[in-house]
Amino acid sequence: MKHKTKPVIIIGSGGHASVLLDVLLSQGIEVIAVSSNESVIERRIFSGINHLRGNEAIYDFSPDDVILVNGVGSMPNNDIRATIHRNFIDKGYRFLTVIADSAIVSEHANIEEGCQILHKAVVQPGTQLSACSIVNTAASVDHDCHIGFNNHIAPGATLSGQVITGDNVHIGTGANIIHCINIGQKTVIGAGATVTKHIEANQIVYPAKNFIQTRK
Ligand SMILES: CC(=O)SCCNC(=O)CCNC(=O)[C@H](O)C(C)(C)COP(=O)(O)OP(=O)(O)OC[C@H]1O[C@@H](n2cnc3c(N)ncnc32)[C@H](O)[C@@H]1OP(=O)(O)O
Repeated sequence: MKHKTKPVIIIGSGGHASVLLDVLLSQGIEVIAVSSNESVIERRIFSGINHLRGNEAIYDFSPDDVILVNGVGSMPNNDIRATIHRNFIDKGYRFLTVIADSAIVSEHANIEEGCQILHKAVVQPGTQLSACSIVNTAASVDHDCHIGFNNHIAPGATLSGQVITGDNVHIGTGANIIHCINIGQKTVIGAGATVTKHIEANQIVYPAKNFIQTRK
């Protein structure tokens, strides 16, 4: 499907940026530059795209003429992605919300600026996804969830209905959260963990070891 938007500058040249670029190119969106302190030649997908060496160079473009995509991935204990979002919003720039064509996003979900919903992800009705959050490949966020600012729902994670998360929460790859659970800000749910109780802020939840009982 073709999408219409201002020309894009993508910030970052790592794996997450490459996935976003792939989505943008498949949607016929014009990407005029990638901004990165690193060399971009390691990833073939960036070849032919103008390389800005660092985010200062973005200021040469007026916020009226371009829209940004935050290609910096989000991992526990790393707030670079959130800082980039806030800095550029403060300077009048806007972030594109990126939704892969294969994602299923309810018209009755509220998706804030700069969210990224990648291939095969699902966002159900009544859900609020706050700015700068990622619903990564094949993750699902069910009905009536409220997801805070700069959350990362990693690949294959499942949030059942009415889950509420604070800001800067990371739900690890393949984790499962049952319905009506609250998760405090900056908490990390480890890959593969199953969460059945509310979790306070600033916690790390590790997956449980197998609970084994002899059959009667
Ligand atoms: C497209 C993308 O790639 S997006 C990226 C998605 N990635 C994620 O979601 C990663 C989420 N992070 C995790 O799950 C992490 O392992 C955390 C945050 C739970 C724990 O990290 P740390 O505290 O640094 O734990 P650390 O790596 O030191 O591991 C300690 C031990 O626990 C084990 N362990 C840690 N996390 C897990 C896990 N999720 N499942 C099973 N075992 C685990 C480690 O193997 C290690 O075991 P060992 O002592 O026998 O070697």
